[in-house]
Amino acid sequence: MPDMSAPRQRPQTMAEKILSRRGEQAVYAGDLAVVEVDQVMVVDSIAQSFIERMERDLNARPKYPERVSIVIDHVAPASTVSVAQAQKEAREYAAKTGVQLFDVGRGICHQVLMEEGLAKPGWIVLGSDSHSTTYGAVAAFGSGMGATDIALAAASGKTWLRVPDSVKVNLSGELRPGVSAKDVALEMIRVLGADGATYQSVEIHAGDRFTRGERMTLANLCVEAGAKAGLVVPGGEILTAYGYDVPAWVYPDEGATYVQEITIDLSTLNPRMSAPSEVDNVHDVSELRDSLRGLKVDQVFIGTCTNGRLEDLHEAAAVLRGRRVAPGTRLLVIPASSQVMEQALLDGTLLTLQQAGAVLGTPGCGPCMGRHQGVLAPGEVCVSTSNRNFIGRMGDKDARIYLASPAVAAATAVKGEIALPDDVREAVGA
Ligand SMILES: CC(C)[C@H](C(=O)O)[C@@H](O)C(=O)O
Ligand code: SF4
Repeated sequence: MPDMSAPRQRPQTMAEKILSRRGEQAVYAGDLAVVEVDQVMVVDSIAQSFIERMERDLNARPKYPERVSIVIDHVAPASTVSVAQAQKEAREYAAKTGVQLFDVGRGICHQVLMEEGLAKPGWIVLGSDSHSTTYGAVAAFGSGMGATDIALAAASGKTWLRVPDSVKVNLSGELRPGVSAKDVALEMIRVLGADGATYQSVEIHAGDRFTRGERMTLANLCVEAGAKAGLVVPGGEILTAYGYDVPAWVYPDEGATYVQEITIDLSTLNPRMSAPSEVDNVHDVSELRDSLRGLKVDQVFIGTCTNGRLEDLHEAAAVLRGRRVAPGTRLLVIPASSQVMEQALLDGTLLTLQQAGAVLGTPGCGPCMGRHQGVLAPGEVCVSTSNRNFIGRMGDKDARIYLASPAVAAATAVKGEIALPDDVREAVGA
């Protein structure tokens, strides 16, 4: 029998902190927590089942419509009549219930919620999408759930979950030029392993390094280690500079309990690439470039909730400026949101990319999960800035996907083979 009289005030991890604050009592890893949910997000692909659960199974309306968002992003604009029908139903449901709707072209759910201020430090944000860990970039407990749990949260304003164990990820040293947050994220997944943090909260101690967008890249990839949440501890004035109010209680306590702890020395990191067909199959780009010399890259995709932000497009444009995409290679660039697109239009980035031969697409998920806009044929090779390279992810099961940073993707587009930005600069004698 546990000693129920013992005081339970122990140092807490960030996940324990947030789940305690939004519940009725202090909770620790392993406890069952019933918590208030600050935002519930539903994506187009799941909207039909969500609506069915709400109306048929629960016979309920959203308790707080302003805390529910539907985003039409995964297959946008619609690709088939049945997709169009599902999206029509989602629009009608939003009009009827008053939940917020972000329609075709507004962008990828996670980017949109962040831009709309629908994820804040200390909040609990549930999404019907596995990459909802992304909200951890701003110290929100973001987590993906299925249609049933999402519907229950929308109907009741609450959810219940087992408080996850936490893994502590320490980042030390400084990145060398040309190495990005994506490389850190891929390295983190390699070290943790594809299921190395299953149902755990990955708590990333990054100090005051990294922009909000870079923190999104780090938190986004956490789910590729199986994580329930990915929380980047706010350091220095990083989040306040973006206008967030960071409550003091959100920080993890000294002496909190972690089930694993890893340290990544950023100063030794090279540009990294995940080879087919698991995200944790991570190598140096230079190693893959050398061993795969002559391998034609058919498609390069720059975009997604991992790397489709303005800073990512800037990284790509810096490599592509004044250069051309290699003959026989397609370069698809899809901004993560309408705001990103607008800024990239205004500052000339999209012109640079277009002049280099890029094909620009509607803000949204694009071909990330192989539903439209860039599906791969058998035998084709793609280098993508996304987060998943599983068999069949972007189309045919015999297509191969390599994951990398926007700069490496851009250099690869110029070369038509896996390349580093320096290879491209040398090639034209720049
Ligand atoms: C469609 C959606 C449910 C899915 C997810 O959960 O992640 C998709 O976004 C993905 O990246 O595979
Ligand atoms: S961009 Fe890709 S990973 Fe992100 S939500 Fe869309 S399909 Fe999922």
